[in-house]
Amino acid sequence: MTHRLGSWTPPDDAATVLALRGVHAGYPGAPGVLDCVSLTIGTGRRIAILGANGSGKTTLLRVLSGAHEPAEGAVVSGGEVLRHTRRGLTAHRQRVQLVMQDPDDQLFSADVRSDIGYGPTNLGLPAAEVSARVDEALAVLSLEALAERPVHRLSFGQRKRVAVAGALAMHPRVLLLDEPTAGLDPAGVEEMLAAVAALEGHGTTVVLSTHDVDLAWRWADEVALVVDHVVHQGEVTDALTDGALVEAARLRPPWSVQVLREMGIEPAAAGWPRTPADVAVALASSHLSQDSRVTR
Ligand SMILES: Nc1ncnc2c1ncn2[C@@H]1O[C@H](COP(=O)(O)OP(=O)(O)OP(=O)(O)O)[C@@H](O)[C@H]1O
Repeated sequence: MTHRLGSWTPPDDAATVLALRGVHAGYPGAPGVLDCVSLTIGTGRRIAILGANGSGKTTLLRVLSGAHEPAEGAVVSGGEVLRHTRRGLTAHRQRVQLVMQDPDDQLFSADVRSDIGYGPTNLGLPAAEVSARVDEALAVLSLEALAERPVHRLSFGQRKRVAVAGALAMHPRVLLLDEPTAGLDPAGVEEMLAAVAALEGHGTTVVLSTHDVDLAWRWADEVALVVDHVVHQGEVTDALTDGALVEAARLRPPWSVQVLREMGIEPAAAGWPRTPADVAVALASSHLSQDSRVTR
């Protein structure tokens, strides 16, 4: 099942870049991970997939990418139902790329440059085009200095950036990132978000999964919460301020929402502050209005 939260309405077909319709998916021994799930990804919308460990986030991303064929239901890509044939999947992977949580599931070439160029080379693109795409991906992910390094001699965070660069070099319409910030230090998280913003500048729609509600709060337009085999899709402000739903998802409200509520301020009335600076402004203006009531 899919529940729409608040006033969220799905985009129309022309604005939908990728969608799931009535998807049932699971595994032998865990058949009902996703139960009649629909999800609509609007072009250019930032969507964060949130849920507890084992709730089905990776399964959802794998279904969207074509890597996991649902038992029932459809993946709709560019207005057409995906066929899980060799031809259908090859076409789909040119539009939709999945970057897995563990970069070691994805990287296998000898060095960074050849790993990033692997996908475009497999597409049969001319060598000059492959080289241009690799250079662009190296620049977007700030990996130029590591281009000739063996992949196995990189740190975890660097390997994660190489995995994203490889997906970027495919010039996808949609990039699916499974826990892109997990295991990164704070500066690494900021670099990853800057790279994501650069991808969006190239017209790529980004969907990411995370446990980090504060990251989702400040980054996402929409949230898809996976709870008890069901997806709840809505604007991030509706989804992450719904206490019962957030608790059912085994999450907690974003830090800024908790602080404002502790101070007796409703986030909506404060303009939905997303960053520490926004929260500071909201608190300061609340103090000012209290002071003016006292002095009157
Ligand atoms: N290959 C598999 N075979 C059998 N069961 C699986 C397989 N992969 C996942 N599962 C089960 O499917 C369910 C959903 O797993 P999934 O990896 O999609 O969750 P998740 O939300 O991404 O978890 P996490 O936050 O821990 O990464 C879990 O109960 C898991 O045990």
